[in-house]
Amino acid sequence: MIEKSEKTPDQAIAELAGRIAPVASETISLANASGRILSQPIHADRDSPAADVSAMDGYAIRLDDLGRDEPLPVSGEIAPGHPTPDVQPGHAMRVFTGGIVPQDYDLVVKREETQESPESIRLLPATANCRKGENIRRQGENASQGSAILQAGTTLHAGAIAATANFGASEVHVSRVLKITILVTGDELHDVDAEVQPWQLRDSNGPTLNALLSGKNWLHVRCVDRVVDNQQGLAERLAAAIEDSDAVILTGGVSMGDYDFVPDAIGQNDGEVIFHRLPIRPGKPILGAVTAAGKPIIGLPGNPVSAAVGCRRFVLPLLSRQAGKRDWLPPAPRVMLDDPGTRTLPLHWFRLVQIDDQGGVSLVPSKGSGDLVSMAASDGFTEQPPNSTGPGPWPFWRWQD
Ligand SMILES: Nc1nc2c(c(=O)[nH]1)N[C@H]1C(S)=C(S)[C@@H](COP(=O)(O)OP(=O)(O)OC[C@H]3O[C@@H](n4cnc5c(N)ncnc54)[C@H](O)[C@@H]3O)O[C@H]1N2
Ligand code: MOO
Repeated sequence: MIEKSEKTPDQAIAELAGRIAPVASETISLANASGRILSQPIHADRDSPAADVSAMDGYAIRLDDLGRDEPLPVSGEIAPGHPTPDVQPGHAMRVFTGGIVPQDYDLVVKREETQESPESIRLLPATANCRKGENIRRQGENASQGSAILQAGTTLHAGAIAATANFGASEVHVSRVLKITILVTGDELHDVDAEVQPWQLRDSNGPTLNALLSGKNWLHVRCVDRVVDNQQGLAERLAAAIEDSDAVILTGGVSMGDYDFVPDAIGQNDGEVIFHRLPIRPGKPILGAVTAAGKPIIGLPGNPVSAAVGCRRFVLPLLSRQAGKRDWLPPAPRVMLDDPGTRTLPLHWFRLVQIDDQGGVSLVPSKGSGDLVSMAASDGFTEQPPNSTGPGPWPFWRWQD
């Protein structure tokens, strides 16, 4: 009998992560780069802003003209997208948000704090507290030319895309999209639309894992296949999956039963087992392996809650790491449980919880790792270390961010 490893979840993840080969990179258009992971940093090609610019629609003036009662003549305007006209001493200049403020001016007053005439303005009392530099965004205050804006490993979210576009990177170097195969094993499994007998089951793990891995542009689930409990058939299907994918995720067949063929199928494919059985509940029989080429193969237990927890807690960070993400295992936010009870376990304990609209976190009553009805009512799970009690704070893993 194989003894369970005493590795913590993080130790098991780190050990397997250290054996995984990151995918290669490719160059793509920024227009197609949303959600992809940078493999090279982005640098500022010029200062941001590129010049002193106005933060408001208004008038550029000199400090000496503040507090002046008589009208201030306006010599011209700085229209967006046009170079600045010549500056005239003793005059204000109309300026629009984002327009360049020439060096001769000290500040910008908002137009609603002036009384405007076609050729001149009067400063209203609201401008009395204005200071030098008021409403001017200084050249380079966001970043100076040549500085690093985004590090390799950053996911190109909307904010990162904004900076990348601003600094002229119309093409970006990103990690190639990870190709994943999901294999669900078990003779009992049938399609979701099947008429099932009491000894049969509709496959829910395939759709669950597919959902947990969906919405990520750096990852593509190329197929979710069912495989029957047959040693040779499973080994062959796994060989093909390893061949045409970067990672293979299996569910079921990883425990002690006579029909649990996953460990042997991984062995037949020269997979090296890094961990098998961890001191966790649910999901204890989880198996993490790696091929000689550095592709992960993760065998998740078949019970629906075990498969989902294992995917969220183990598979997602490992795939993030393989895809080149910098923060591939960010610490989970911590939450306090409303009513934790007094029970303890000598295991790392993942407990289904729901969050109410006040932010309160409560345990979802559950019959165990087969109870997918309780999982349906949960927002994620907390994680508490062996023999711990109390409300926390415990790390909280939300099903989907
Ligand atoms: N003698 C022992 N028996 C078991 C142990 C043990 O330590 N000693 N561990 C138990 C634990 S804990 C778990 S978890 C399960 C995991 O076993 P397997 O990974 O081998 O999973 P299966 O036996 O194939 O399936 C378990 C359960 O889940 C249902 N299942 C499987 N696949 C799906 C799917 N795609 N969709 C929905 N439901 C699925 C399956 O029908 C079973 O009911 O082992 C315990 N046994
Ligand atoms: O560890 Mo199993 O996942 O409890 O049923």
